[in-house]
Amino acid sequence: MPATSMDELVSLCKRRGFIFPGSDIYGGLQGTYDYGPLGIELKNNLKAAWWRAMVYERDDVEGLDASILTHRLVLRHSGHEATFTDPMVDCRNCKSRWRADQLKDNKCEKCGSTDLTEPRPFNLMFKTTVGPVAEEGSFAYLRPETAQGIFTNFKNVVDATSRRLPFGIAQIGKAFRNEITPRNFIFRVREFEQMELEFFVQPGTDDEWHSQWVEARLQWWRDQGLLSENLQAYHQAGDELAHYAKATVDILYQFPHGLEELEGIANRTDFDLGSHTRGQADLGLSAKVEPNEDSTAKLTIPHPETQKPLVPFVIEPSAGVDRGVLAILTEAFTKETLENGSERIVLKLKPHLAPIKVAVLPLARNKPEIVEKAKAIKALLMATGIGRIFYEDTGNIGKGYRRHDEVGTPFCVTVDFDTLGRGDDASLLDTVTVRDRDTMSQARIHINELATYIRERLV
Ligand SMILES: Nc1ncnc2c1ncn2[C@@H]1O[C@H](COP(=O)(O)OP(=O)(O)OP(=O)(O)O)[C@@H](O)[C@H]1O
Repeated sequence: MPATSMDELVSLCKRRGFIFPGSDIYGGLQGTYDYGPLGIELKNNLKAAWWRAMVYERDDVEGLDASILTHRLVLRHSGHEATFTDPMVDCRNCKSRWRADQLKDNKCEKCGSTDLTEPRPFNLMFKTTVGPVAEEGSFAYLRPETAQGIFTNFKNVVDATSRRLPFGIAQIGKAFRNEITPRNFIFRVREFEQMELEFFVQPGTDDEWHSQWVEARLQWWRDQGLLSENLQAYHQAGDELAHYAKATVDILYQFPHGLEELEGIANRTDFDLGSHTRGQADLGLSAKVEPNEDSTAKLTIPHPETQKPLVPFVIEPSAGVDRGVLAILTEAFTKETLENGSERIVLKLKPHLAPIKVAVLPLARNKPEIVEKAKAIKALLMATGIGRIFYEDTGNIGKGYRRHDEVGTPFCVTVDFDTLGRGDDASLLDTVTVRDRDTMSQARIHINELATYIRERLV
């Protein structure tokens, strides 16, 4: 059974070094979290799986890494300056501030008062000063989403790669939003990462591509270990849609705090490229866009049939890395009662996501031959390139197993006297014990077969 309480996850994450509160030793900075030694591995593995599925396994997607600091005009013409807001209310009683659409029963969550101000729009973008002189006009925004960097590089990528429709540009990176009320651990934070794809298509084929991407993204999340019964595709109703979207499907996940958005997949028509292009009037745009006298680039591509310049439609699957990490931890967290009545906590992560792939444990840390052999086995497994191999020489095998269960290490390899040919059974020379995280079963494997044995089971 997955985790049902956020507290259990928060506690495991801190105890074992996955995730810590940001600026912790100075009292914390609300809405920020730091990824620790194991959290960074899990997060990197999740991002690598996304990149593999989006870029390497396809022939129609290119990658990009645009800058976080963004020119004001980009976010003016994207519409963010005017409309990237949440409705904010103040509690007149205790002076706290809330996001109006998240308040249950229109009551202050802190003091219970219903004496609240009228909601007013609060822009979520962070500004920062660029250069040595702080004056009006010398500021830039920290991007609130990675997508705009893709749109502003559309012409660069097309010119550099000669891509034709349909094709996509993928990007993983940080985004910043000054959320009014960050909450629920890493679910809603002020600094987070997104994995976004902008997939450009010929108008008329957009509905079909939209459905295909919804299916592909749901399947990808299942491939990361999320169960179908905890995932839901929610089709936004007409009055919920953003003004630029023709259709949006949210992938919801059953987080410990409720069924909430993990990823959004929107059909954004030609709104984005249409907003950023020069020469809007001649391009037959279907979206209603604000005039743009600032852009220097014509963001078109030849129509696949007529070859006339066309502003393509875009389908955008946009996923949160941090929400992905939280969903995966929720799903993997398992509490088991063993036959002897003791409790075992095990993170049943898919092996490709596990922060540590194999732990190598010498039975005794004060026996040089065993230590040497264990280190050689670590080196042998490292050479296969399967990821992080952890040399664990605390000397207590039982405790080592428990620790690795809790952090999701799929295999523990124990090196003992039998490995050296010094046990009762001489035929065990050069064999090790491989313990499986989920079944706790143990197999005796020859060192020559170890890398293959583990690699076959790490998929
Ligand atoms: N404050 C945040 N903290 C963590 N992840 C976020 C945050 N805001 C957005 N994301 C992630 O980025 C993805 C795409 O962003 P999008 O703008 O569609 O979110 P959103 O619809 O504004 O989210 P919400 O309605 O929950 O505020 C979301 O599905 C989510 O996974």
